[in-house]
Amino acid sequence: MDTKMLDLLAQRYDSEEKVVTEIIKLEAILNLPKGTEHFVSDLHGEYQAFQHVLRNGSGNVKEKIKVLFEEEFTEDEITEFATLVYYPEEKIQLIKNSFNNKTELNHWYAETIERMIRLISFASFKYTRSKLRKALPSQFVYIIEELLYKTEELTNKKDYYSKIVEQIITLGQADKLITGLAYTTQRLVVDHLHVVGDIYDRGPEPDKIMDALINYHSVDIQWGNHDVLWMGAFAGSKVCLANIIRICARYDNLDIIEDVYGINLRPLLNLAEKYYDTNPKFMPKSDSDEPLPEHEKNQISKIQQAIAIIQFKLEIPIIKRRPNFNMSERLLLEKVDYEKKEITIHGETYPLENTCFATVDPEEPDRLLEEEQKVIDKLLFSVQHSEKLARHMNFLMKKGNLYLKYNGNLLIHGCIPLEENGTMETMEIENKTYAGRELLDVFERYVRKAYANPHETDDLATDMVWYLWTGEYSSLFGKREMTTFERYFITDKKAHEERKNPYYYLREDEDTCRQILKDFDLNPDQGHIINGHTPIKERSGENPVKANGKMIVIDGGFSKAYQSDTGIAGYTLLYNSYGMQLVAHKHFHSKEDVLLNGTDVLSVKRIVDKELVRKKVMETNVGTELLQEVAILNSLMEYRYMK
Ligand SMILES: O=P(O)(O)OC[C@H]1O[C@](O)(COP(=O)(O)O)[C@@H](O)[C@@H]1O
Ligand SMILES: [Mn+2]
Repeated sequence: MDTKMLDLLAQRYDSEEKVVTEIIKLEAILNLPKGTEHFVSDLHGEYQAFQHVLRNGSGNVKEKIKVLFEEEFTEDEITEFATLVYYPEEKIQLIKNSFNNKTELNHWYAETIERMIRLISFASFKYTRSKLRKALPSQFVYIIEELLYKTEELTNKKDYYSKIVEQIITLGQADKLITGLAYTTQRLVVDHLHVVGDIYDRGPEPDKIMDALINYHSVDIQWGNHDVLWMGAFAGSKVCLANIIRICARYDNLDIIEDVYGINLRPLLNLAEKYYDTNPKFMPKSDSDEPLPEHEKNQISKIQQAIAIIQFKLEIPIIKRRPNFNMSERLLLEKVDYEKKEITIHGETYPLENTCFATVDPEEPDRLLEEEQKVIDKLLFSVQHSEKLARHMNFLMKKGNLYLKYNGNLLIHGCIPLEENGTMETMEIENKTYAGRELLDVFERYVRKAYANPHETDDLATDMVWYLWTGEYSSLFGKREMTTFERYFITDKKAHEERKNPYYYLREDEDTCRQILKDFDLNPDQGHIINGHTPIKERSGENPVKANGKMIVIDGGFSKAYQSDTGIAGYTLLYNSYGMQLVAHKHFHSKEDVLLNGTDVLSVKRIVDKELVRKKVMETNVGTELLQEVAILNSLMEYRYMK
């Protein structure tokens, strides 16, 4: 290291003791067991279900309670205490209402505080004191530390302890303290969260998920195809924008656009009312208990038609200006025979039903009416000026990537496009050919470029974001074509099929997975590929662990729309110092159900991998960084203080 840098560093570590202390601190951390990583994916706007998984740490909270209180608690008491940790505010209220007098309540407070302190002490076992301190509720740090580090044996200490607790109760602080301790526990059981894509679409509250992630202590995101669709819209892609609005209309989620992100839908509604009738194929899907009033359904169906047609029109010029996308088969509005009301796709002719082509000129099917043009331009303007959306999209850019290498594993939402024979599929972009990791790196560069230039709406970078949503070599889509048009207008199910990339059967094969890990410079003996994107059909016996354990698919199936296919509410993954565990979650009904009935049915655990020796921080990504810091500090020590 050059001496200038060391001189600079010496300003921060201006005494021998400071350097020594830091080295010792880092060495100690390196030798601690690795923190727990938590993997979730395909959240699809299901904020409540996601919150539950976050709060229970995929079963980790209950696991800790079980181990610690095994001898003292019954099953019911374990559940009761776990619920208190998950939803402290609500649970405290319920418990308080169940007591007849203050003495009983105070007794409960004292007992609960003592148990919570024990739990925190247990859950923070593998952390340094300073890390634990950061996780404590700030207003109670001093008090909690006193309680944590008391020595039980000394009788006078015991009195001291009881006195503190008594004071907390008398001063009316018990609720707040217990609540704070519960949140600390949640935070301690998971050190780092990975979201393997698809936060947006289908479910009602993606914005709340984004806010929760922004406030989370440590997180990274691997973009999903639905996330890049939103990023694309914000980055200036009108066709991505048409898609997100169409999907929101389809799932009866237009309030996300209007109320949450403040985008005015009035112009679109006017257009929809003028040109469209109700149409059974465009009725919103809704899973809410209250059925939508008829007139509202009709209105949404018109909006969905209006924006779908804008989408199909906007696709045409992109496909034409990007021959490398190889999508000419998707020039659908040009292929329609408007007189006969039929279409020929891949050599097969189908009749068209439920059509809504009032604004389509058969001579120039890609031409937007002036009104349509105005609508989409206005929408783009308000999308790009939504402060809240900007905050959420910036976070996706800051914490997100197309893929991530982390502690030896490869995290990716969709796939690595493969040929039938297992070699990587190539794509030509600007006269160069890319495959595998290089292709993904190029894709990501374009996403970042598009995002950096939101006023460019038709350049290659912006078109490429849409390609990631729907193109055959997209690592996020992983299918040959997206049959949205066919599903609206053709009855024959054969036309709806979306053929998957060979990756999706080749990933069952260990050698293929090893090859991919190698392509990403990862050790195939130790690494795993972690995927989201395709719901695992547990019901039909599909195994989420594939390729002799090299491949783990954790599509949570949080999305209610898919739970009848999967049979469960999905998987999450935990990776602690002892190895990896896959957790299967049952359907999540509601927070109220958990609170009142203790329904917290998750966790059929399958051990994916078991470390023979407990893994230490030293062997992790963070460890590598710390080791570099230690090396630098050692150089400083020699240069400055050991002459
Ligand atoms: O179920 P919907 O809303 O019709 O959406 C279906 C579309 O969603 C996709 O499955 C992509 O979404 P996923 O990433 O959740 O799979 C497309 O392949 C398909 O065309
Ligand atoms: Mn997906």
